[in-house]
Amino acid sequence: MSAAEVVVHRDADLLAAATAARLITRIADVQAEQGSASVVLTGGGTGIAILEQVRHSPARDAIDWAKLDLYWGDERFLPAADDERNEKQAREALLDHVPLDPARVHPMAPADGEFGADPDAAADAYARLLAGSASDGWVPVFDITLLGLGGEGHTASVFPDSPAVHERERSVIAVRDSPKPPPTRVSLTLPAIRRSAEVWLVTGGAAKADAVALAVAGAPEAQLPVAGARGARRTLWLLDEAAAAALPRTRP
Ligand SMILES: O=C1O[C@H](COP(=O)(O)O)[C@@H](O)[C@H](O)[C@H]1O
Repeated sequence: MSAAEVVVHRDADLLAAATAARLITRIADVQAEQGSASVVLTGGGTGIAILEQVRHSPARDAIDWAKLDLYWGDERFLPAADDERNEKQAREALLDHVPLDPARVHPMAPADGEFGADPDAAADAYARLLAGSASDGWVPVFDITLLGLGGEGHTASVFPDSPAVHERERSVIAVRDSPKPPPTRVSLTLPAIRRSAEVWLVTGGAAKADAVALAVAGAPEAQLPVAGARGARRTLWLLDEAAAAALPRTRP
């Protein structure tokens, strides 16, 4: 697994704009190298702000949108039309505004979808979908996985000291009793996240500072799940100054 790299931007707006620029460039590079690219999207304030910045970027069509596979790291298990759905927010921020191939956009099922109100069935279906595009029959090697985090150390919907953080076999799990609303969610597991070539952990704000510093220092993932989110080739922390405030200073 890769060692953590940290890049700090002045504030939340610059963090979102710079990450959008980085994302466009990396996707274009991967497409030039291998024809297509895969990205795992995150919800949350920073994750959606990045997508809005991509939408407004004059460089956005450096991406070949028809050759991009999109997945989600987690989803709030709510009806499809609920404004809190990560998928709905991502579509409004970017996905509805670019010429994606709909067959390559892979949302997690909503609570009023084909699996009804059964999050385990939705999680199992997503695991099957991932397995179907994986060279190892389990999880694809995602080119870039975007993740946010909570101040208590959750990432995707893997919360501290929850059953999800101890999952080693399944790639996707249902989460009940999430401490952050809504209580029912579907999430990639940490071993599935670690199939990614690159994991980008993107967050801003002072409320995240302690979790960031502990994770970068290598805290145990059972207590701080975000510490277990690492890419096989690269683990990149993209922060604003407030979120980086508790990191040890290495520069004058
Ligand atoms: O609920 C969620 O929250 C986290 C972090 O969100 P933020 O607004 O504090 O940045 C996000 O990573 C996750 O995808 C989402 O479901």
